[in-house]
Amino acid sequence: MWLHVVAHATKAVWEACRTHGFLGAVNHNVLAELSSRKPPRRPSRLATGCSRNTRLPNTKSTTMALPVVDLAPFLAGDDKAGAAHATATEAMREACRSHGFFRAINHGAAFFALPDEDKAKARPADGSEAPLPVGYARQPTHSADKNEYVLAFDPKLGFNVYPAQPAAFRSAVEECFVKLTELGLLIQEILNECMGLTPGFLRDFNGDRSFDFMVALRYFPATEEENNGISAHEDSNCITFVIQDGVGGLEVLKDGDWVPAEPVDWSIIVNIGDVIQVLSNNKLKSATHRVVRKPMHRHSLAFFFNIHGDKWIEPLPEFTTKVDEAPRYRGFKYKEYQQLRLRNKTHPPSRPEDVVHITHYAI
Ligand SMILES: O=C(O)CCC(=O)C(=O)O
Ligand SMILES: [Fe+2]
Repeated sequence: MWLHVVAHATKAVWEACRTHGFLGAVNHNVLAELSSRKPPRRPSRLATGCSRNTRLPNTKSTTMALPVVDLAPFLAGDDKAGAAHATATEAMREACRSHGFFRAINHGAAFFALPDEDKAKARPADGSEAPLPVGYARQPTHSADKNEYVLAFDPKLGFNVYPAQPAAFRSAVEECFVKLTELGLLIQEILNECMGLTPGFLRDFNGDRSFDFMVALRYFPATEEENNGISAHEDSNCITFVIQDGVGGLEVLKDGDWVPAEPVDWSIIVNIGDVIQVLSNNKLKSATHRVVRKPMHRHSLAFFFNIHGDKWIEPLPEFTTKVDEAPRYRGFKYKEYQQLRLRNKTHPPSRPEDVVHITHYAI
């Protein structure tokens, strides 16, 4: 299964980001290259799917047709001015989201099945200078979010702490990181075009990859009382990729409805984060999404194509002075925002209005 991003890519990306903040990418090559090149079988659809989700309100029970973007023209090295690129870019403007499934996730599953004391060994030594805590963690008990995860930065930076088991965990992370970084650079190029920016602008503006990180997640089974996996949020970074197993539970808020991003083999969900929303002065949308837990464990892998913490983020002139529009955000240093967002997780405020979102910088 390939993203239909390329031929319709630029326009599709633009529309998808503008209207949904989510898009699905096909033809990205990444999953085929990462796995042993055979798609795993998708678990059969669970009878307890959306209809069971009564504890969190408003899940739309039908699947919404979402824009799909085929990246093939961008990967094939076709003529950049060609029709295929234009169509793909168009598709990406339209695009929304899709879902992924891949074998490397199974390494994560094997890790999470270990006893807690073994998982706890995958923790960094004190004094790590990583922008966020690496290694294994579980959401604090007072958090509404119910999951555990392993967080990793670019392996080349030397911050990561890998579990001893399963043995292939480290190589899976290393391989994923390289491939998903390449995909991030590609999507960023298309976004650059979608946004009508000078060619290569985003590549130069966001040329340091040391804040990108990846999180392998396991969500605990829902209970009779509650089923929140990750509360509704927007991602703070630039572009996020999610690869999920067949359990489902990721949902996107669209026009007031929670739309399930149902698992589709061999696809990756792409969503736009707050940095792009700010740079575009709200022309592109950072999608609100959440994870609703199902009766069984769910595994996913999220890759956050980010921006360096020292970068100053504010609406670009192309979306303000040059078009005579007032900026909707005041500028901020990215790492200040990332720290505030981290605090939301480590010290979850009891009042929802105290949770920091990008609106913190809204004018
Ligand atoms: O697990 C998922 O499907 C999404 C995770 C997510 O939204 C996040 O980590 O920000
Ligand atoms: Fe997210």
